[in-house]
Amino acid sequence: MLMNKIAFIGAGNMNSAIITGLVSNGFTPSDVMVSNPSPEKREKLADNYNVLHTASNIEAANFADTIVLGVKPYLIADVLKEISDQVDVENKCFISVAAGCSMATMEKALGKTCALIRTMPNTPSQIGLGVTGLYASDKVTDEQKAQADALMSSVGITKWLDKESDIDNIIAVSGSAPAYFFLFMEAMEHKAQSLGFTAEESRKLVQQTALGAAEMVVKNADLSIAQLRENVTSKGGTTAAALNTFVEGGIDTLVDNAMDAALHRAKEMAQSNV
Ligand SMILES: NC(=O)C1=CN([C@@H]2O[C@H](COP(=O)(O)OP(=O)(O)OC[C@H]3O[C@@H](n4cnc5c(N)ncnc54)[C@H](O)[C@@H]3O)[C@@H](O)[C@H]2O)C=CC1
Ligand SMILES: O=C(O)[C@@H]1CCC=N1
Repeated sequence: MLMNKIAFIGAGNMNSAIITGLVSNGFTPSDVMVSNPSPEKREKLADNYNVLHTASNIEAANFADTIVLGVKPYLIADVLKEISDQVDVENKCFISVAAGCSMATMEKALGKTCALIRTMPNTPSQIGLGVTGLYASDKVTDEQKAQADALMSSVGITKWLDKESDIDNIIAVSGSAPAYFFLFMEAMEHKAQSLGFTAEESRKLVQQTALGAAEMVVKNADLSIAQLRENVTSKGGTTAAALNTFVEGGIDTLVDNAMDAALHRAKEMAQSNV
């Protein structure tokens, strides 16, 4: 891999998912430092993956060439101000994973023109099946772009975006989307239990069905998803009865509205994080 040293600011869900994927994929753990104010989560990462850890964002930022910002969006500006005061930020590349915190807000907080990349990963990065959208500022060099791509490619697939606003679109399409599937699977799990399956059986039946369906989409690239659906659906049969219920319940509109809500919320957050 092209990268030298990487700092992860914040040891929460998203950064932990990326660290897990990165180290599992062979990246040298002693080249990774994670900072978090409270010790529990960073100690767990250190115990599990042998990465370095610290309570100090400054120590982590000074350690690395690439700094991944994985704190809540409203904290990004504070963290950047803190780092900017004590670190040679013009020689670093910052990669934010935050939803709803614009490049302009980050630049203002740094007070200098720095190499900034906004990304939108998702939690399946933890098992190497992530999707990450990336958008780079003008200051980012081709080498830094290649490094960011190598980082996020080590945990899944990447998609470079031409416009910053596409980051909001990709939040709706993939960043938030694992939760849409989890919600659907939860509803199925509950129903399976009400039909008499144990909790364990229900989970197993639902997870294997979801896995099988996703794998069929992946393995049948020549077939549309609609075709795969039709292949399950015998005319007048059980699947048709179930699907009609979804259609009558307005599933298309519901999904459309849900994804618009994610998009709208990302824009709203960006306004409040100015
Ligand atoms: N969870 C997800 O599926 C995704 C999250 N994101 C983005 O990732 C970012 C983090 O989200 P999560 O990991 O879900 O949140 P989280 O709450 O799990 O993690 C945030 C971590 O930052 C730490 N922290 C708080 N203040 C800090 C400071 N001043 N310096 C260093 N660390 C500090 C917290 O202790 C916590 O461990 C957010 O900006 C979110 O928009 C992006 C894509 C997907
Ligand atoms: O819910 C959120 O705001 C973050 C961004 C995408 C997934 N989780």
